[in-house]
Amino acid sequence: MTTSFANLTEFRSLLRSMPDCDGAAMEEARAHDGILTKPPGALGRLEDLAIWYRGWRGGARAEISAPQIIIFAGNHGVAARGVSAFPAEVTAQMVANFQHGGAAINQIARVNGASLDVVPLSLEVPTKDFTAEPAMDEAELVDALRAGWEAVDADADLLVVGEMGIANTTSAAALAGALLGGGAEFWTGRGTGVDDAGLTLKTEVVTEAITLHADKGDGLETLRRLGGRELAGMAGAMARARQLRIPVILDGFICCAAALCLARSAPGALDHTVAGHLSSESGHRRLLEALAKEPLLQLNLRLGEGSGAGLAIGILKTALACHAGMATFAEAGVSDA
Ligand SMILES: O=C(O)c1ccc[n+]([C@@H]2O[C@H](COP(=O)([O-])O)[C@@H](O)[C@H]2O)c1
Ligand SMILES: Cc1cc2nc[nH]c2cc1C
Repeated sequence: MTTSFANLTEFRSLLRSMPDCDGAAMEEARAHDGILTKPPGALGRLEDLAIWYRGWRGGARAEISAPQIIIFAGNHGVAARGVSAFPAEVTAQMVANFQHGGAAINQIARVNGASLDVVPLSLEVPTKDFTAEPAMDEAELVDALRAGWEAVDADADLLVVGEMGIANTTSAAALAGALLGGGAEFWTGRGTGVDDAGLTLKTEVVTEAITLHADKGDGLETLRRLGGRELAGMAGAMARARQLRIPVILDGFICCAAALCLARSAPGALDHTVAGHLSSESGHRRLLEALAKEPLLQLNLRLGEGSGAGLAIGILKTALACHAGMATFAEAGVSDA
């Protein structure tokens, strides 16, 4: 199996040759679900999740025992336009906090039995301000995609990708606007909590970015122009997970914008992913609709760092535990319908 790529052409061709889920394994899982001690369908989406997961991991009835969370961090030139409620140095400060165990995601990872890797991406070199020029050159994009690709643990059986990057909701809004249309107002939200004047300024910045970079290429070219290193890292990790047949839980608005770039470069590229939650960032609902993903949780989170997806690990673990561990009607001596 190809384990990496040297340039964007090679990455694009890897995206086009990804494995699909195993239809026979899904059918076997569906049949097993049908004889478990519950009325048919009574476990709702847990049943669909277990069947979908088995389609990616194969036919055995193993549980989820090795979930991995990876947080990618990047800095954005557009932060200098004053689009965030927080200063850019918070990105590196929060990376240190993740490394010392002090962030929300450290607790979410621990409670849900997940490993946590933190991948800071050239924090001392912010991407270019994309209202003036493309955020990254091709080499920078490929380096960040590759960092994501290489961060995935081949032994993981579930992956959460999260991010940290002051100003990255501006990047995500610009990506969504450039790839999906609808205008800056449709996609721009308050991020870390800008006030009304901040929201007006941020919307203007997103308009400038969309005007300069929309309709200039596919999802990956748009990622190069309007993304950031942490978004590219997430995209690279999602692609590697697909190659390894590791199911992925998507996080909030920024994670889904990175996912959108992959989907726009390779149809079906998100088939191995499920939406962990609906963020309270205003554009996230629309972005999930565009991706045709139904979120598992809605807890009014707007934190990022993989938090909503990390919480959803518990739902997937439970779905697989029920699928693997429940008795059948015959085993339990329960009369079926
Ligand atoms: O995941 C989300 O939906 C989400 C929504 C709002 C903010 N964030 C986090 O806040 C940061 C970006 O917010 P901002 O205002 O600096 O663009 C970044 O570190 C994200 O992880 C994340
Ligand atoms: C403190 C803080 C923590 C975060 N975690 C993810 N994004 C963040 C943004 C801020 C500002």
